[in-house]
Amino acid sequence: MKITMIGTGYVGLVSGACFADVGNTVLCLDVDSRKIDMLNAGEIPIHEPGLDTLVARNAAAGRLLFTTDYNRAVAHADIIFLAVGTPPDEDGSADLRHILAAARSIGERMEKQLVVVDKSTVPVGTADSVRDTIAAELKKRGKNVPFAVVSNPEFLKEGAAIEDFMRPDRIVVGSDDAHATKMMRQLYAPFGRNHEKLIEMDVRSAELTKYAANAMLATRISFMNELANLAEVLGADIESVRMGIGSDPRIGPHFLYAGMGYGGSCFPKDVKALLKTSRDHKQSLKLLEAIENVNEAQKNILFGKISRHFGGDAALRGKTVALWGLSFKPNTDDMREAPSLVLISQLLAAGCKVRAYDPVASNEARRQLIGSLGEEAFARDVTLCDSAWDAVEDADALALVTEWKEFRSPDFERLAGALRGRAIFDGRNLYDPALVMEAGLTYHGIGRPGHNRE
Ligand SMILES: NC(=O)c1ccc[n+]([C@@H]2O[C@H](COP(=O)([O-])OP(=O)(O)OC[C@H]3O[C@@H](n4cnc5c(N)ncnc54)[C@H](O)[C@@H]3O)[C@@H](O)[C@H]2O)c1
Ligand SMILES: O=c1ccn([C@@H]2O[C@H](COP(=O)(O)OP(=O)(O)O[C@H]3O[C@H](CO)[C@@H](O)[C@H](O)[C@H]3O)[C@@H](O)[C@H]2O)c(=O)[nH]1
Repeated sequence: MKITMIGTGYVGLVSGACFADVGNTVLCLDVDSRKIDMLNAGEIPIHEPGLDTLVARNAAAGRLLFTTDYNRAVAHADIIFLAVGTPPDEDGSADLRHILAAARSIGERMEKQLVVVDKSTVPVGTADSVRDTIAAELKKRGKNVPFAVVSNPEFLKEGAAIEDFMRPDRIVVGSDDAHATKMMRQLYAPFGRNHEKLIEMDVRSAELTKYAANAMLATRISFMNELANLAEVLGADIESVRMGIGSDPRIGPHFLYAGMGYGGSCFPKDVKALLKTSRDHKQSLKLLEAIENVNEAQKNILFGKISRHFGGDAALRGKTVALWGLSFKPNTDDMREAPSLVLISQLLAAGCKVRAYDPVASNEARRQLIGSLGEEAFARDVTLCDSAWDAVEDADALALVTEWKEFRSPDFERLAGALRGRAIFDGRNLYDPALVMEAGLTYHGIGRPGHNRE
């Protein structure tokens, strides 16, 4: 099939490359010419494991193409995917500016029958707005071209995006058009060869399914974070509790990890957007409100522990804290809503210096931190280091923020020698407290008391 992917970010580029890999001809369009220039020069604008080889293979075969030219992109396709960003607006609602701009760009140009597929995460009712927007443009041009708008939300996780796309748990297709549904079934057939994964439903249910999935996952995380804080005062260990409950198949082991609160480009914004939708329809979601509040509080948890360890905020002035990990999760350079940004701003406000190391996110972190702090404060207070050991040089304490593989098994004796304050703050419960303490360090985890009595 001939596919156009509008928006060539984390979702658009991965989806486009995967569709090309099974034999489709995919033209990826973005309004960001820097991204398209990079891709045309064989460079990948984001870090996603395996994406470079996948893109290179399909670009070389002529199945994966990149453009900024909407005329070419609309003329190319039988199916056009919308994979543009839907960032949060000031009131928490999903900002549909990019979606509707893309819909207008299609309506301004389409000459032949098309299926328009919304892959971006959008509030219920957006497919109707996309349909109306395209129809209005066609009307302006005096054209009568048949088209359908389908909802096909994406469930991939960053850092495992290709695997998730190639071997999906499910493919949700919301459609009220038989021709469009048939094309979607054909397009996705290679991704569900062993058993049927496509779940067909109406458009509104598909749009809501995406928010429901993210809200449920966010619920599990906030539940565990809140329980971790209780475990800590009760003298229980949340890691034992996690294993104890996760082995029940009705609960399952995934998404039960206590930590520094969920971040990233999806959970925070999608929870906010669903809450806004519920408020707009006077159907409040009290549970989800609590989930968001718990998450906001959890982002402060590590700073609170660091402050208490050193004797209060005032005692932090002049201290240096090393951070291992900056990205919101491992295997990505994505810094959107990363808990590291909250911790850094709290440490700097208390008069600390920060030395941070991340295997891939340093450039993106530098860009964001300069944006929020300004060049001068960034240069004065933050050092982005070339290695994990460089970061702990001259530091008083270490905060483990992102559970990258290379941080899993450090030499704790060496850390004990390097850290003046001899303390590790483990924001991901990555370490065995006994091993850390054997090396003469104080261990502070999330919901792991007994190991962190000062
Ligand atoms: N990142 C994820 O893991 C993930 C997973 C599932 C769903 N989603 C959803 O998918 C959507 C895209 O997310 P993302 O992380 O890929 O975003 P992104 O910011 O990485 O990419 C979006 C791209 O769209 C481009 N764009 C904006 N307006 C455009 C226009 N009018 N025409 C063409 N291109 C335009 C931007 O330049 C950008 O490159 C969002 O709705 C998000 O919630 C994201
Ligand atoms: O047990 C857990 C699991 C995750 N997290 C945190 O939750 C956030 C999100 O993690 P994850 O879900 O792995 O990453 P995303 O790439 O944001 O993927 C989520 O958001 C995407 C965008 O909507 C969806 O497509 C995916 O299905 C959904 O998992 C991160 O800050 C994690 O550290 C925890 O704190 N504890």
